[in-house]
Amino acid sequence: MTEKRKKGVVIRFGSRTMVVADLHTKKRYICNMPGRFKLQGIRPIVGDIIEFIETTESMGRVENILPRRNELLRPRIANIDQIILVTCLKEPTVPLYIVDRFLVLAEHSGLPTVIVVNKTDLLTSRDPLKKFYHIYGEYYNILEVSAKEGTNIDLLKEIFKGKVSAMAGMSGVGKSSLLNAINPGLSLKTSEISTRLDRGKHTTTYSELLEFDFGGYVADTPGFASLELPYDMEPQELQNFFRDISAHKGMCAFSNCVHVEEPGCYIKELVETGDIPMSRYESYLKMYNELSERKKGRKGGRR
Ligand SMILES: Nc1nc2c(ncn2[C@@H]2O[C@H](COP(=O)(O)OP(=O)(O)OP(=O)(O)O)[C@@H](O)[C@H]2O)c(=O)[nH]1
Ligand SMILES: [Zn+2]
Repeated sequence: MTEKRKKGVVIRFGSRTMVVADLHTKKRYICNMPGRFKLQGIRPIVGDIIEFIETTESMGRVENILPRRNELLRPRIANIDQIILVTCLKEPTVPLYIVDRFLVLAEHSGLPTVIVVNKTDLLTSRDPLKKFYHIYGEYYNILEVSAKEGTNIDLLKEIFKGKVSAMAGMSGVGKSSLLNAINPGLSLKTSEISTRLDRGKHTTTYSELLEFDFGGYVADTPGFASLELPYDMEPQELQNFFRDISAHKGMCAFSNCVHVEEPGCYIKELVETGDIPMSRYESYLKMYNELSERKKGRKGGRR
């Protein structure tokens, strides 16, 4: 027997099979999973790295699922390298509160995040961009682009290259337009595979990884679509997901300060001096209150 194990990444699921791309050759295989995995409750997800054995020219059998480095929920994807948060300062003017909420979720996922400001062609002056850099530039990498005019699309390509990314951002900010600008025809290629795999059966709701011609993958569905704060997030830990607040950990008079109404709060001082932007602090308070209310509601419910 010359069966040799190959390593691949799970690209998408069919009704009973999955499409796996060989890590080295990028060749695609339709893989089956032995029943014993199901019996053990082992279920691979998109992004999983698996070991498989080639059974025919285009088919394979899953032998092993490697441990996940991380796992993103909604959409459920394993082994993501980075989050690309797309936003706009015009058409739509994405509220800063929404940007902050996406950032909290990105921080909670523990993944590196790049902020991409799209539709810069619509701006008549640099003022809104300057304001944006002032708020986020110290703690995040920001790339200003225009899918329409092709501005900095080469730089965006470099960011995606060779990595597994999830895009996030409000509807209409141009996520699909940007993907098509860096890799024309990206979405077309996938529908081809979908029809071949599903053969008219019920379409799955799993997301899928799209492969760039220049190397790398991106999830086809936006991350954090519901914008819901994680179920297990406690009000007092929210500050850990604001880089500009957690950077000053331990500076308040009380070590357990949540920066709301405690005396000797260093964070509130920084807000007053403008070192922490007011919009960021307001977002923090709003989410803090939401988490507190949620907690109260849960306690009440248990009585
Ligand atoms: N002026 C301008 N318009 C753009 C740009 N990028 C995208 N658009 C337009 O913005 C609209 C929304 O773009 P999409 O790419 O569909 O946005 P999306 O983020 O994928 O939206 P959802 O699929 O709803 O999440 C479309 O009409 C695009 O033509 C840009 O750089 N400049
Ligand atoms: Zn404080």
